[in-house]
Amino acid sequence: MTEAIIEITDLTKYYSQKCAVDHLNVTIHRGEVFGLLGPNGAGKSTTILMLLGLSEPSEGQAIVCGYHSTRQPIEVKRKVGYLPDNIGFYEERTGLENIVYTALINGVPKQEATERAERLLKQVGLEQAKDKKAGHYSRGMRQRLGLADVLIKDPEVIILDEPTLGIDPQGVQELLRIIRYLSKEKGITVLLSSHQLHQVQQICDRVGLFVEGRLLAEGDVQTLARKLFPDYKLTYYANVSNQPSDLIEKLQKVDGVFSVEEGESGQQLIIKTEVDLSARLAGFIVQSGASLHEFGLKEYGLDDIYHHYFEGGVSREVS
Ligand SMILES: Nc1ncnc2c1ncn2[C@@H]1O[C@H](COP(=O)(O)OP(=O)(O)OP(=O)(O)O)[C@@H](O)[C@H]1O
Repeated sequence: MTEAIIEITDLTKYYSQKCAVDHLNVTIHRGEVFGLLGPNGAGKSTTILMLLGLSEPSEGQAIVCGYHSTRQPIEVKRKVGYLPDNIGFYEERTGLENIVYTALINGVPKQEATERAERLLKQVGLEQAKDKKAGHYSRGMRQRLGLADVLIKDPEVIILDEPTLGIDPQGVQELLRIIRYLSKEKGITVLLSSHQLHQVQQICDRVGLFVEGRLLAEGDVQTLARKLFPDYKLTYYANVSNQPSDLIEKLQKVDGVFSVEEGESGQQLIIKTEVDLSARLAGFIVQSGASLHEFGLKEYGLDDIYHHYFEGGVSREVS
């Protein structure tokens, strides 16, 4: 196991009677991308503020890069780069000028500041736009400029609050690629909060599902899926058309089939089985006279996991 970089123990925050974060326990390791997921008001921002030493816990503690976030907030700030969901820049200054300015106020000598800023802007894909005013940047470009702004301080940890919000799909892919690169190639630990489950799933090594101040489950997506959907071993999807009306009924009678459901579109069948029946099921569907357009094994993703937890507003605990 790699080195623990963020160690959160029984972290708790009350606002008057309201418990915003309830005995949170998580350890995040060097170079890991950890996604903090949860609905509005779950306590994500409060947790981030406590990690940064900007809000005092009611109970418990957070150790970041070996420093106690409440007692040693300045040391923590030196190690952590924080990118809020809407970062402010000097709009009339160019991207490069903004980053050089951040470098200078962090004590980097002028010559080095410019060199490092240029290098970072290249790394985040803003080389062509570095001389453009920040006020003219798109939201995706601003987020990448924000990353450069955070990286100029050479942090060990980056905390990102909803980094992909409001960015077009191509911009999202670019940003995620950079975040992944920073974690895997540079060994930077990344903690990000997000609602964009599909995106988060692409880059997070582990996720924590957070609701009403409590961490309901954490782990990598596959492990969580196995914990949540343990009743059957395999789930297939079959995209069909022109199927006979009794196809579902007949499939349900096939030996080893656990259940058959119709997907939302009515064009997809979801078939759960106890053993590998792929060839048999595909053959059965074709022989029934239905047109089979696609057949495969369904991988459960973060969206499924999230829905499982939050559908109907009921949250469940997983051991
Ligand atoms: N300064 C404050 N004073 C009182 N209550 C607060 C304060 N900040 C947050 N809260 C409450 O604490 C709870 C957690 O809020 P928090 O902002 O941490 O959630 P969040 O998961 O970040 O939500 P969002 O995704 O909407 O930002 C909410 O019920 C919120 O109303």
